[in-house]
This record gives sequence, C-alpha cells and structure tokens, in this order.
Amino acid sequence: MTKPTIRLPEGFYLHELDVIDSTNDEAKRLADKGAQSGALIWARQQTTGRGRRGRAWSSPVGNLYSSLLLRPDCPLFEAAKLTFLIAVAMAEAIEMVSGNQIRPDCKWPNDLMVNGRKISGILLESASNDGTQTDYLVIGAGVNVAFYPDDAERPATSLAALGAPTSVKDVLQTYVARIAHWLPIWEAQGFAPIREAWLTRAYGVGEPVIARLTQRTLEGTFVGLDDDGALVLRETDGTEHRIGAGEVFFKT
Ligand SMILES: O=C(O)CCCC[C@@H]1SC[C@@H]2NC(=O)N[C@@H]21
Repeated sequence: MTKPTIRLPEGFYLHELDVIDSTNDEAKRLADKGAQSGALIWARQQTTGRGRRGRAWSSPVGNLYSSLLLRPDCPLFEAAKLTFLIAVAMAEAIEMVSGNQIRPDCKWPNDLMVNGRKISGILLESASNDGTQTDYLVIGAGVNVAFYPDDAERPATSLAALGAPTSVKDVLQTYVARIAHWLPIWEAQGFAPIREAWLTRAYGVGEPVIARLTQRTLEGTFVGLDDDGALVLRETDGTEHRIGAGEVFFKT
C-alpha cells in the first residue's frame, strides 16, 4: 500500500498513482470490485485522459487529475446534481490556493473559467443496477495547475499562467476539504444551497447564449439554473427552455 502523501478528511481514501490510463477508468474498475464511497484516485499523469463529449484531456505531469468515487443513496437524476457541488468545491479550492487572487466562474454545466478561459473541467460518470437508483458516481476533475492546452477554439489557462503557482497536492487537498464541507450540507438540505453557491459564481447569467442540442440549436439569454440544475434559456419572444444536456456557448 502506498503511503498517503496528502491529508484527507475522514471518509476519503487515497489511491495514489504515478501514471494511469484515466483516473475515471481506474475509479470505475475499483468500483466494480466493490470499492467504498470516498475512494479518491489521484494520478500524476494520464495516458488517455478523457474530457466530455469524447474529447481527449491532455494530461502531462504538473496538472491535477483526480476521480472521486461516491455511492449516494438516491436516484441517478438526484446524484447528477452533485456535479454542481464539485464545481463549487473546486472553484473555492482554486480561489483559496491562489491566496484569493483568482476567482473562478462556474460555466454550466461544470467548467471553471477565469477571464473567459478554462482552468478546470469535470467529468461525471455514473452506474446504476436498475437504471434508476445510483450504484456509483465517478467524478473526475482536472485542473490546469502548471500547464494548459493551446486550443484556439476553447481558450484555457493555468494557475501558473495566472501568476498563482502552486502544487498539485495543495489543490487536491483543498478541493477534498471543500467537498467534505459541502457534502453534509447536501445531505441535510439538498440541492438548494449548492445551487445558490453555484449561482454566485455563474458565468454568463443575463448574457446571450447559444445551446447546441442533439437535434437543434437554441439562441437566447441565460436567465438561471432551475431546481434540477438545468440551464434556463429565454428566447427573445419570452419562451423559456430548460436545457438538461448539451453544449452552451456564450458570445462574450
Ligand atoms: O471538461 C471536460 O471535458 C472534462 C475534463 C475532465 C478531465 C478529468 S482529469 C481526471 C479525470 N480522468 C479523466 O480521464 N478525465 C477526468
């Protein structure tokens, strides 16, 4: 057993790796072997890191790659809202390790942006035995600590580039501490306080937005987040749409 090199709150169990294909895949393998809720997979490097929509996630040594296994006792649609809790926890962690120099915005559904550039992405994957109730969730989080990918279509940044160099360990430790802060609030009060915290950091509220859905594209104003975590888009004629999945683009 590798000696843990970071301090974790009670209920979190570190699996520390030098290199792995994807921490999300490792978390799923462990889950399928019966690993308990709270298992935290941390790798210094990923060979096939994955982003949403099948994109590759560049994973050189120097950035954070972690996946948290949770087994919440609730339906999948409730568990999916934990992605907002994770986004808030990571935003707070980045802010704290930067000595309050950086205040990330939460971009729906779960990117973290600084000055319009992505600093962190979250990939939530779930499994259910009956299609309704959650068996487990794997919540992968990547943070650009030292490096960021050069992608003109999706501008990114890193803590180092923003003048806030820090260690991957500090980000991970602070992130897990913030999850440990928010999870009991979620358990006691549900999604409402998480939604509120997310909205105080929401990127692009009141601004024009384009939502690219599987069948069509909608244009309107991003007016908020509903009680289920769907993005509320209002068209110019006042029609409101609740977007539960898809990709959104802000014009600013
Ligand atoms: O914004 C996205 O597209 C989501 C990126 C998620 C990347 C993280 S890095 C740790 C975990 N393992 C993966 O393969 N992906 C997630």
